[in-house]
Amino acid sequence: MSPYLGFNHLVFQNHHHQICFDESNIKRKGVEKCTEEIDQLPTENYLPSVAIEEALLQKKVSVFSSPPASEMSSLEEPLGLDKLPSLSTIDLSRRFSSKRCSTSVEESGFGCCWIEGKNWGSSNSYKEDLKEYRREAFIWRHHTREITHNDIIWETEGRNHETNGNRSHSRHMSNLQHISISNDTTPRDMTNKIFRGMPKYVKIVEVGPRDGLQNEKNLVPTSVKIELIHRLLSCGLSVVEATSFVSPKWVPQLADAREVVEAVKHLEGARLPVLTPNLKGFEAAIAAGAKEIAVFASASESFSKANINCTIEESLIRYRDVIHTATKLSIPVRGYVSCVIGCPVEGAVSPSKVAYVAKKLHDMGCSEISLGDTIGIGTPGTVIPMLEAVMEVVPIEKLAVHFHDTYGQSLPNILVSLQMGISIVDSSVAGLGGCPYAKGASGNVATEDVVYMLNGLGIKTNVDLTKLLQTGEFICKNLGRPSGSKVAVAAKI
Ligand SMILES: CC(C)(COP(=O)([O-])OP(=O)([O-])OC[C@H]1O[C@@H](n2cnc3c(N)ncnc32)[C@H](O)[C@@H]1OP(=O)([O-])[O-])[C@@H](O)C(=O)NCCC(=O)NCCSC(=O)C[C@@](C)(O)CC(=O)[O-]
Repeated sequence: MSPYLGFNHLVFQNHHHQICFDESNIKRKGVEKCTEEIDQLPTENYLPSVAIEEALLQKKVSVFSSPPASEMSSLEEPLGLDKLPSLSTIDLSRRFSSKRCSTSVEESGFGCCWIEGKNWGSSNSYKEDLKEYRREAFIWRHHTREITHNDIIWETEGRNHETNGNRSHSRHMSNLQHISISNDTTPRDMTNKIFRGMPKYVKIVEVGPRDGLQNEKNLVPTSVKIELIHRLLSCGLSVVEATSFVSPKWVPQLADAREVVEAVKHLEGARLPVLTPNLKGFEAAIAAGAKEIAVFASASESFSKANINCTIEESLIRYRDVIHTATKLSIPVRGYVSCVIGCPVEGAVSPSKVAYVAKKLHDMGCSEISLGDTIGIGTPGTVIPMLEAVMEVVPIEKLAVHFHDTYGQSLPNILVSLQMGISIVDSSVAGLGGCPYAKGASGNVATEDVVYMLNGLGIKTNVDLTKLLQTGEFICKNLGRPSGSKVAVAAKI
């Protein structure tokens, strides 16, 4: 039996609670010694909220074991294109679900690797595991909070109940609350903890006219695109991504980029960036009157080839030229990294690859880096380590998150991003969107839903939700389909 790793913690569990050792604690005690001691303990005893040392001394905890190869974390397996299209495929949803971690100790002896498919105990020694973990893991305490060795994770009492004599499946990481065992356990303290680090203002980057419309089956009239941009700006959105100067053979839906930019370039106070995949696109954008651009690289080699017909390194060379030219003209450049959680071809993408591309774009001079979960498979469990990795190399205030809502995880993903200190969120009115070169990708998170959540959290956006809902209605009417925004649907009822 061996413990499993979650965050920068090692988790132990009995029927009632899970407790968690932080790295320094494990190092001090030695994992083998902990495991040995814990292995001999009775598992049925009630474990009160005590310090880890006390728990060990009281001998009231048991240990999760490692999963067999057949039960490896989703993140260790490639996804494969063939498995993506059907979003109802249960197998696929399980692959990206933390339920994989839920099997009880007695039933199967399974445990799980929660982050990056890391599996403590699977390699030859603890030291090796720790070394490997340190290499891959990025600890967010540098940025947002201090995790002391008094911090533990445990499950809320009563949640982990027994049903008909069977252990409930609720004792996996998603049911855990991260609570300090110090004095701050009152509701108010917990509330403060949840809100700590959240921004007071979030800049929404509306990507509907570009990301939203690039994947439409039918060509949207240029006049509708222009009207959409006008309406979005009148809602109070400060940044509206207008279009892309890409090859019309690749994305025919945006072949009218020049006309769109020429029609909106004089709008007061508006920031209207456009996508440019190369110098040719950049020059066309500037000639049309664009004042801001975005370049888009990928953290996945296969997606890079599918989307822009070159390797990651080739794209970075191209972008270096584009960014260099833009900087000379004082044109701000936003950098996208796509497939930050997974790729439609390669499956899971490691946070270190995302961090690598994000850093390159930042070092080249991008003023903002948007991290795109292009196919929308992320959950907070995968988004957090990805953000940790990127935050190690790019200042947090320059990071934006860009979620597609394929599995309905965008809002929780945005919430954890805010908790980690991100204050720029991309979204698309009415949840329009999807990438033509990412099979299975659905629309972006709806701007209406993001604004609604942020309003509820008391975070300012300067966006008028009523006008936004009307704008969503306008575009949906023109596209002849219902809104992808839950708020828009609810507001109509
Ligand atoms: C990058 C290329 C152009 C390479 O495409 P290529 O075929 O390798 O390019 P090429 O240099 O061999 O040129 C082929 C033809 O395209 C023309 N061309 C070349 N460049 C341009 C240009 N800028 N504008 C207009 N035309 C262009 C060029 O002139 C030539 O025309 P031809 O001689 O055959 O008539 C192509 O692959 C392309 O346009 N790809 C864009 C695909 C795209 O827009 N995908 C969606 C972006 S969404 C995304 O990436 C994700 C994101 C950002 O939303 C974040 C997320 O959701 O995660």
